[in-house]
Amino acid sequence: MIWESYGVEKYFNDLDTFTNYNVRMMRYKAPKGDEKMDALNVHTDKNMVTLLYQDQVGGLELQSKDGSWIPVLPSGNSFVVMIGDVFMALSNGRLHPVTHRVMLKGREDRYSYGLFSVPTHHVIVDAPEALVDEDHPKVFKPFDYTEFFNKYFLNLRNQKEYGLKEFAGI
Ligand SMILES: O=C(O)CCC(=O)C(=O)O
Ligand SMILES: [Fe+2]
Repeated sequence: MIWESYGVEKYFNDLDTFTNYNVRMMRYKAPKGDEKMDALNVHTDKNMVTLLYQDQVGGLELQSKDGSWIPVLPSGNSFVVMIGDVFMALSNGRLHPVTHRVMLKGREDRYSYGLFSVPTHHVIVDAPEALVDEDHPKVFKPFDYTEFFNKYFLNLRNQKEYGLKEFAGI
C-alpha cells in the first residue's frame, strides 16, 4: 500500500523473494527494586517492518520529535506496527523509523511477541530511482544488509547505537 501510494509498487513485485520473517517471543524479568528500569535500550529497528504485541504489563515507549517519551498502553486486541531502517532506505528517506525503548516498573515479568520482516542474506538495499529527484536527492548508498546488520550487532555489544546514517549515509 505504501509503495502504491508512491507509485513504485512495480519495483517491489519480488519483495517476497528477498524477505525473511522472524518471529520472536521476548521475556523481560521484573525489576528487582521499585525504580523504573531500562529493560531494552533506545533504538530504531534495523529490519523492514515490525509487528509487535505486548502483554498487559506494558512498558514500550516511543520517542516523539521533541525528544519526550510516549508510553504505548497495553491493548489486548491491537498490534504496534513500526518501520525499520531498511524501509527508510527503500523510501529514500521519506519514512522514518520511530526510536523506542522498553521501561519496566512493578513486580511482573513482561512478555512481548514480534514479527520482524528482514531482507534475506546479503541482499543489496537500494531505493528505486523513481524516488530520487531534485527535491529528494539520494540519502543512502546501496548497501549489503548482512554487512550492515553485522556492524550494528558488533556495536551493540559495545553498548553503542549504530545507525544506517553512519553506515551508508551520503
Ligand atoms: O518488547 C518490545 O515491546 C519491543 C521489542 C523491540 O523493540 C525489538 O525487539 O526491537
Ligand atoms: Fe525494536
